[in-house]
Amino acid sequence: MGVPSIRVWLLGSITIRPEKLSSTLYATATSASMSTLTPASALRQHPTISCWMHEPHHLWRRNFQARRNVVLRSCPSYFADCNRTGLGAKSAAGWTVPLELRIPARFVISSRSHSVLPLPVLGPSPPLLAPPPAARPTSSMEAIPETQPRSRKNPNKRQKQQQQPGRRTTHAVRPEKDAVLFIGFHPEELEVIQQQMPELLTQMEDGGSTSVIGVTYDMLSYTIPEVLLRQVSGASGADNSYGSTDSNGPAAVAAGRVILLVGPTARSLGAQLNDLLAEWGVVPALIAAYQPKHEGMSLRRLVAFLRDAHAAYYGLLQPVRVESLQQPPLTAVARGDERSGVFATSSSSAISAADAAGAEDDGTSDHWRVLEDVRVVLCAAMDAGEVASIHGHYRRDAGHVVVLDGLLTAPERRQLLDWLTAEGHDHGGPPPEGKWERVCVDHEGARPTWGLQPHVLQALRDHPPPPVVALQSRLAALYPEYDICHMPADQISDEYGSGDDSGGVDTSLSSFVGNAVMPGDPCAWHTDADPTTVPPHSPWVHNFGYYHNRELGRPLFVSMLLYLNEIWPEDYHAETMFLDPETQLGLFVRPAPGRVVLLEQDLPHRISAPSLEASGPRYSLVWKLVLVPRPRTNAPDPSGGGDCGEALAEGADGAVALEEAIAGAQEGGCVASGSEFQSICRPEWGEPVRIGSANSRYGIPAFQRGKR
Ligand SMILES: O=C(O)CCC(=O)C(=O)O
Ligand SMILES: [Fe+2]
Repeated sequence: MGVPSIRVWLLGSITIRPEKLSSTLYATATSASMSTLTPASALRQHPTISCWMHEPHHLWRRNFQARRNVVLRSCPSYFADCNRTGLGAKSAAGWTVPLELRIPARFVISSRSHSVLPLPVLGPSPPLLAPPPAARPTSSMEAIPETQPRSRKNPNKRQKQQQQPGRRTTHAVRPEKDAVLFIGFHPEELEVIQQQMPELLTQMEDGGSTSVIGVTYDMLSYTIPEVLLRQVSGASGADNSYGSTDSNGPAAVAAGRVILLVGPTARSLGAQLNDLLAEWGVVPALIAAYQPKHEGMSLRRLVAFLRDAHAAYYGLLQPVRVESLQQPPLTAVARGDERSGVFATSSSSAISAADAAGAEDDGTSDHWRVLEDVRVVLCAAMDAGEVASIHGHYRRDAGHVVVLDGLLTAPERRQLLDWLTAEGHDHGGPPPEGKWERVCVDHEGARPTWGLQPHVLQALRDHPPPPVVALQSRLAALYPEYDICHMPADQISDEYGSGDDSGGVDTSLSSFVGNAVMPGDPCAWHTDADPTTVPPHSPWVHNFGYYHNRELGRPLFVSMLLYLNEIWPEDYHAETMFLDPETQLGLFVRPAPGRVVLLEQDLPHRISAPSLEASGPRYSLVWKLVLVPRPRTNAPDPSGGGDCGEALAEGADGAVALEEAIAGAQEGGCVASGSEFQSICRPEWGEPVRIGSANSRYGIPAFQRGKR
């Protein structure tokens, strides 16, 4: 296939920010082996390999077909993109390419496993092919396990929804010949596919009679038989023809990108199709085989249904554990009123209502009372620019930081610090070695700092202690228009599908990170994660595609940072710093006991090491989250909190249309009206403080003649 067989890969991504001085275009290496190479040495070793770059609409596709070698200059250190992990030396280096080159930095793409929709999750019919090896799905259509979706709270609901008949067509026909339907692809992508597919098909037995159909936006209300009928009746031409791309607006792209294989010849393509797409410069997508039971579904519904089944199977949306908050009668909210019945618990490890009644004594407290005392102490926008939107235009963009005081009570913070260390642990010394190890790095080769061990990280997610559930519940109440999910670290790690999983709890990324930074520890600028740099073979990319963080209707990558120390005097330093790369200035947040910082994960930030005055480490716990916009129909009463898992299951009936999610966000008030993007800054908190490039008047001439 012309794809280098070496196992490293480099994902390029293009960011065009005309308003920025530097970050106009950058490529990020996320492979461990690749990141040990400097750009120059990488090119020396692989001089003929060009880089695959993507951006949501492939506006630069023509560029990267040019296959020229690239001159890369070192990236400013804040683009040394690395996930500060709890587990070892996973890191990445990033390099910028000057805008004027507009070069298709085509590096290395290894043939990695691509995810294929596990068909049996779609219904009770027998699997088409054999179940996969136990470990990880592979790219092959053989990888079709007979399992039900995992990580769902209410599997029964899903089954019920699967049995819904869906829309019936009056002229339903069983497809009689093979077809490959590309649904939700951009016209430019379809153009590439149109060039490449016929050649591929002619090499296959019966391939010549396989239709290749680009499904346009206006066809989303059709069923598959209807689409095929149009083909047969010549409505849109002969075999290997496409629907008109004129009407294939960005909305079709936004609905989700799915490749549907109809018939055995088409299905036999499934194993290689995503690798081929990557080679052609088209972002891989979710691949599924057509089954008779899909016959009556509109394509819009089918796409949503398949995406949901795929997300469920790969555990892409893992809801954080929350307690459901029931709005108390107003009188009960008032300070001093009776507190019983204020919230109900939904998990065994959650704080019980009875506990809440004696909140101050036992380290727990009732959520409503706590929420009413939460204060927004900062809501800031920075790192602004213009980015390509999946909706077909360039949009304004900025990264955000929010600081909240009071989201966790002092007893809860204490309880959590004890849980993460040990009761009675001497915080003047290093963290206890039974739970912590020196593993955290901000960039390849850095001296590791203290991080939590894998079993503790796993326990935080799977068996969270009460303060963690409490904090998650209150966060969910603050953002009711979103389902708060753990970042699916396994699926977006560049280890995904590599087959070198060492088993057990070991993952290269994790959904939590614990930090215990000591005086003198190295701390570097980094970003936590970015939806534009997820590996192309990841099921996440197949389902959600590439998009810039904050894209309306797409999951928002957010980190939640909690400071844990009991006391942290001013001269201990160790502030968290946030950078506006364009203006080279920023802001810092001082650690304060129980303070919570929310940040959008693509915003450059770093810890600063504690001063020599600090006797022990500065403890912080970081949640890596994705905030998934709820479709309008699922948005709960904002005052009532919500049950995340329930809402996700609701979405399984295919109603998860992008438009619904956007409408839900706008109706629920989490996106300011007229805003081109979503963010962690809630409109009711007022205008964010604008730092650096986010300030529309930054850089104005200081001397303005005649204005005195
Ligand atoms: O503890 C802090 O100040 C920030 C930690 C951080 O950036 C991380 O763990 O990714
Ligand atoms: Fe970070």
